[in-house]
Amino acid sequence: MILTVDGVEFSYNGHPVLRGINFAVARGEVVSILGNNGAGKSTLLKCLNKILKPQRGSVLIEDDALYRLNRLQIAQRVGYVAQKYESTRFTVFDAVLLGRKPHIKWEATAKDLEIVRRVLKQLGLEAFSLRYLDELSGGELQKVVIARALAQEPRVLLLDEPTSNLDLKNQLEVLKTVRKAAHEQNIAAVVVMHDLNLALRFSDKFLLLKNKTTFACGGMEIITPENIAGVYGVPVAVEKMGAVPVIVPLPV
Ligand SMILES: Nc1ncnc2c1ncn2[C@@H]1O[C@H](COP(=O)(O)OP(=O)(O)OP(=O)(O)O)[C@@H](O)[C@H]1O
Repeated sequence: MILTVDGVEFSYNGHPVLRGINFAVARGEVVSILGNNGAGKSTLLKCLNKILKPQRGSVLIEDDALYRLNRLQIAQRVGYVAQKYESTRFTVFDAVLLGRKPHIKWEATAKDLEIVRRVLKQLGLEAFSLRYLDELSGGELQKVVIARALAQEPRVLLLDEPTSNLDLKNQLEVLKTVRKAAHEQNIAAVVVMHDLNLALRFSDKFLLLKNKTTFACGGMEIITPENIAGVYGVPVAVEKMGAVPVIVPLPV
């Protein structure tokens, strides 16, 4: 396992948000964290990056306790894309190159520049290389922050709603790129998602959060109408479109 979460509990100023969270992610796996607004998904992601420190429980990254690692050690292993981000007066190329910073000793090498070019190409951002971030659309900017995290070549990639600003084509392309990176580079991707059908299409495993704790965790077998209705409070059918499972809310 590349990421092991054991008994994590987190409270904001004494108000519990997460209780007894356990799950593990293997190399090459994409795991979606699903649950209602306010279920604690973003809080959990921040606990996996030491932005927040749980009051109880442990998080192991490749057998090392996350909370004993320093910022640089974490940045060398964990890439994180927050739900909200700001645009700055950087060019797209420089912003993505920043992702290499944890690996750069003195100055960027030919390998660093090559990685940046590759990631820009993967995400269809080559034409924007020299544009400033504050001149991009919301979706273009979202792709740049994801590109920066991919350029970081982390062993664990944490993405908080990575497709929230993207059109359909870009949603599919970004998630395809994330899944490809996970499978080919053997890294773990943990992705907070609201779109259940995108999650179904691109994830190997699912963590369903409800009432501050794990409602269910596992592969496609846990995506049942009962579990989805249990988490979201909406009756659904789970159908198949060819090989792709889809969740359809039922009329109420
Ligand atoms: N900095 C904070 N201080 C206090 N409470 C917070 C803070 N951040 C989040 N919360 C609360 O913690 C709970 C979980 O929030 P979190 O953002 O983790 O949920 P989420 O599942 O990611 O929600 P969404 O799907 O709406 O983004 C919510 O009740 C929220 O109001």
